[in-house]
Amino acid sequence: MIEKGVPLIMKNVFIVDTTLRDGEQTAGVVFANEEKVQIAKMLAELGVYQIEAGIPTMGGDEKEAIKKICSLDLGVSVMGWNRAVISDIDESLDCGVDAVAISISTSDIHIKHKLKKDREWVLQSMVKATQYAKKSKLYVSVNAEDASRSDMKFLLKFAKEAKEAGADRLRYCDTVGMEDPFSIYERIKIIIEEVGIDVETHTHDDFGMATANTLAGIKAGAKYAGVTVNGLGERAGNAALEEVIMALKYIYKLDLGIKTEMLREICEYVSSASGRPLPLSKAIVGHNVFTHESGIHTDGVLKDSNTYESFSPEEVGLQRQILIGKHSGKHAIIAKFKEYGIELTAEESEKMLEKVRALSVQLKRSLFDKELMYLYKEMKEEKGNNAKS
Ligand SMILES: CC(=O)SCCNC(=O)CCNC(=O)[C@H](O)C(C)(C)COP(=O)(O)OP(=O)(O)OC[C@H]1O[C@@H](n2cnc3c(N)ncnc32)[C@H](O)[C@@H]1OP(=O)(O)O
Ligand SMILES: O=C(O)CCC(=O)C(=O)O
Repeated sequence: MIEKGVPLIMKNVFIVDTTLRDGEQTAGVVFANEEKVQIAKMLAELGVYQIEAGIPTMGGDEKEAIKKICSLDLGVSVMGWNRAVISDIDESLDCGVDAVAISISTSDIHIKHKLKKDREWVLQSMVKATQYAKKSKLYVSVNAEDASRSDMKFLLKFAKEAKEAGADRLRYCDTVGMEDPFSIYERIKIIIEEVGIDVETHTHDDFGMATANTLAGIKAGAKYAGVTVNGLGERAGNAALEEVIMALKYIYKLDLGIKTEMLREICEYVSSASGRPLPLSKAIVGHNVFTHESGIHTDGVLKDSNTYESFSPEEVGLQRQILIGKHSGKHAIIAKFKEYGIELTAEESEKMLEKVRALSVQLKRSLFDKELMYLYKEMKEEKGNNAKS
């Protein structure tokens, strides 16, 4: 049997949250400055290691919000995002950040068709910007944009030169979400083994694998996980903060000491600030994630919640709910009526189940408390009438 658990290599993982940068890059999403500040406060309280607060070179409100976040001294590292351009870094310095992301594309697709430059120019721009930022005593993440579609030999050269220029880590960007867990594991492993630089995963969800790819990158030795609240971000979004934190805790047995009981609250706040509703079945924080209706599941959960839950709802700020509907069984019905102070006999629970099923099918949904009580009264009346006749 394959043992699950934390490999030695994964002793420490740091959460880098980029809700305020990549999250806000979701087409159509804008946070008000006060919302940016509030999200930063919540992330700091939650216990992330670093907040990528935005893009200082945009100036205006963006810069004001970043400055404000830095001035609050939230006890968390605050990073500004930059192109490999000296004037961008000056804007970051002006905000008072302690860390910068210096981003430049490493794939030939981007170098040729977007930047319209060559590989040599990419290396020189990255080295120049990194050395400049290091002279100002900033923590530097060198970001290889489109790393996943980059020629591996060039990516290794890029990572080596970044390290020599003083970079503290390399952000491995799966910019258009083209990795799978096996490929990202291999590539990050090679970078760490051959260059010996700390790596951050930054994955996109274009094929629905952002969280899985983040976990695979971490398993390969990446120390930093780039995430966003609710998986907000460009196109299909990024790896979701809440998913990565809870998967690390329960699948890899790696507890980062995060205040997970805040997760639902922060996810709700970001959902409302971004105007992107939280799906009912959103992994970890969706309203329905701890809601059970099926008879066998509900019976199991009532006996021991571990049977059908990976962790307790309170741990992420949710509550368990038992719905009564078409798929319910007798145990759930008996338990539900106990909540109303009514003890059903075995025969009554059988009768109620029939009625519940019929009404659920008619209404095409589960039933409200009031409807259950109505059915109960109806059953009692029928029983009384039968006794009389
Ligand atoms: C994959 C990502 O998420 S990267 C982050 C993307 N985020 C954003 O773009 C949001 C914020 N962006 C902005 O406010 C603006 O795009 C700015 C301020 C960064 C730049 O604005 P503008 O000067 O108007 O340029 P514009 O956005 O139209 O074009 C980008 C320019 O930057 C260049 N560029 C793009 N990436 C990089 C990079 N990493 N390093 C250096 N130059 C870059 C492009 O080649 C282009 O240069 P050109 O003018 O010589 O053709
Ligand atoms: O983080 C970076 O620098 C690159 C931008 C990005 O979000 C990405 O490549 O996916």
